[in-house]
Amino acid sequence: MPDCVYLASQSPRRRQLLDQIGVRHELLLAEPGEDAEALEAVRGREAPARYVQRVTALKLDAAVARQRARGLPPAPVLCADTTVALGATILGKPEDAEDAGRMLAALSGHTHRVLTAVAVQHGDQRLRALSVSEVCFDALTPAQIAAYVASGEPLGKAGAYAVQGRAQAFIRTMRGSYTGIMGLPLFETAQLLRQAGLPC
Ligand SMILES: Cc1cn([C@H]2C[C@H](O)[C@@H](COP(=O)(O)OP(=O)(O)OP(=O)(O)O)O2)c(=O)[nH]c1=O
Repeated sequence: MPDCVYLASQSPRRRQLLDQIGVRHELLLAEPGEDAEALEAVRGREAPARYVQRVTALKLDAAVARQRARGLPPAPVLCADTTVALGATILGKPEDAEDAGRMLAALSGHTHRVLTAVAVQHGDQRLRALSVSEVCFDALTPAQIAAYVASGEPLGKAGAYAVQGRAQAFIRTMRGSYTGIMGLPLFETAQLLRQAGLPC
């Protein structure tokens, strides 16, 4: 029975969340030359749920190939991807401060969805889950947006905000999974890891 999982993610939130449920993990990160961002390109008018699950599958394919290429032990491999959807529009991680400001202006005063897909490879078996949450943002003033962007928090976060950070002050209501919004839905993740034979 495996007692450890490979986490193929550079997101500090995902590490922290796995720690929170006591899952032992080792990082399985891309080589410096590997272009991880290229996996996240959106294809035309792809629906957000389809997009986030496709990207997660690509991340997992790359991680499993890395595990084999490095001759690592056959422990389960875990990947996830988070995206924000405003209607049919996909908002990934902002490219820069200006892009972050545009995303926050678009989210202001509206309800959006946060989708996180999780996938685990265990031998030949691939286990998958999708968490979908709804977040309603207050109407933000340009000054609030500018101050939040200047804090640096939006960078590296889908939709340019962090539920676990200062953005809590903008959120009127939330429905779904707090940890899913943060990047790794712990209920669904624990279910998948149990199916893969891990104690959690
Ligand atoms: C909406 C939201 C996202 N996020 C983060 C979680 C993810 O790190 C990031 C979404 O980008 P992802 O592409 O899902 O993940 P990543 O590039 O950070 O890491 P990797 O692909 O290596 O696994 O946004 C928050 O931290 N809080 C939030 O409230």
